[in-house]
Amino acid sequence: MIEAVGLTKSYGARTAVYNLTFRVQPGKVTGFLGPNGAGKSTTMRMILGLDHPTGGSVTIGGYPYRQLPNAPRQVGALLDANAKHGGRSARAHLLCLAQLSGIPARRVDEVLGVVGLSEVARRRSKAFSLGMGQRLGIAAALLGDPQVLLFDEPVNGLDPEGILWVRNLMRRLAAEGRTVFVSSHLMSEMAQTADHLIVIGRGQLMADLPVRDFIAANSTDFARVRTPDGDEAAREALVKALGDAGGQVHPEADGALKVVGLPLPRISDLAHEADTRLWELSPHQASLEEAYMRMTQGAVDFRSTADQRAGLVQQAPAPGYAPGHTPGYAPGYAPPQQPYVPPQPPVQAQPPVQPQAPVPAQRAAGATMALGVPALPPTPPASPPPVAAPADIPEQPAPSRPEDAR
Ligand SMILES: Nc1ncnc2c1ncn2[C@@H]1O[C@H](COP(=O)(O)OP(=O)(O)OP(=O)(O)O)[C@@H](O)[C@H]1O
Repeated sequence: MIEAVGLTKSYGARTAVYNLTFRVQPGKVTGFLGPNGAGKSTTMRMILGLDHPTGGSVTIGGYPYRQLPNAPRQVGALLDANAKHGGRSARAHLLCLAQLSGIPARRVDEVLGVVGLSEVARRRSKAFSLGMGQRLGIAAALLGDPQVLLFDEPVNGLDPEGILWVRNLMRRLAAEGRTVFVSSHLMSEMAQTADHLIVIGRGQLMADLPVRDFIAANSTDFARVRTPDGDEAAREALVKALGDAGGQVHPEADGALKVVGLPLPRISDLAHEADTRLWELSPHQASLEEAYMRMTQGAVDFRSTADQRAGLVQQAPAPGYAPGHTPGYAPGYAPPQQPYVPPQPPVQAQPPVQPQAPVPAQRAAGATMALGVPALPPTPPASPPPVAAPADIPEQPAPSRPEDAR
């Protein structure tokens, strides 16, 4: 088990991780999510003893990494797949690591087989593709047959077959009772791989709960309704009936309607009363991606200015800050109360069917900045401020690559 208590890391005036407390349990795949620059890699480096916490502590099986007896056999990690000597063959690279850790050479051939690199084992790794490099990094993590595994973006650069392989590998490792902690930006992948999620934003814990609970708490089920194509009168009659009954109706790009707030049988009855035929009436649950976007949209540091022009920036939700403590959430946070409506595609975006409440100018202006997540202060405060003012967020240049930000 990995256990962090009050984990904090500052680089000069910049606080990268603040007061993180969580446990990563064995027998599960735990996804580690957060927008770019949220502090995931910093946290993983502290777990592995590569960075010293400014405050708090993190242990593996009760020990700080550097005090773990025979650490390479207990903990395996993929942090940066490029961290290898490109002039060495894959086999030589792994042999070198094995010798440093007292791992027998036959294990090298085993893990090369596990990651599917046996055929190219004698090729220099600098000639490897991105995906092959990832596989080599995963092989290095598996070398000591460890009980605890950390993977930072393991599916980076992998093709669909490779992604499926990583998913199955993670699940298998967890089924064997190991602790598997994996960061990723691929939500669809996380939804299929992880059992549990730890979500951070601007270095602070936002959620720590099972995937299904996370989706349920941060999204709203909705119905898709479709009237016969070209029958505008029927569509309008239905929109009116649904709106009068308290439903929130939003047009979909393909002409269907998304209805929030009304159960399917009620929608069916209302259509019947409005004398409107339906071509579609289907239930939908928001995806992990939608739930994640909803939760973290206030904690995103880097956004393209083109997103704003194209209308891709979502309106900020009701602030996520709430006094008290909601189970599964960091103290001071709560799942959003407003129903989630995913953003419309930018090109085919249509005006809402129902008149929407106007967005206050002040709020609209700050919509790309944190409303739900306190901005990290240069020095940790006694407690997080309830709502971050955009001006509070320390300025930093948008990096072209994540590494540039480190
Ligand atoms: N060595 C360092 N010196 C100064 N600042 C750093 C250093 N390492 C990280 N940071 C800062 O800490 C913050 C968190 O960075 P980190 O790389 O941990 O985020 P991340 O969640 O892993 O991001 P990404 O998803 O883009 O990889 C960033 O603002 C980054 O600029």
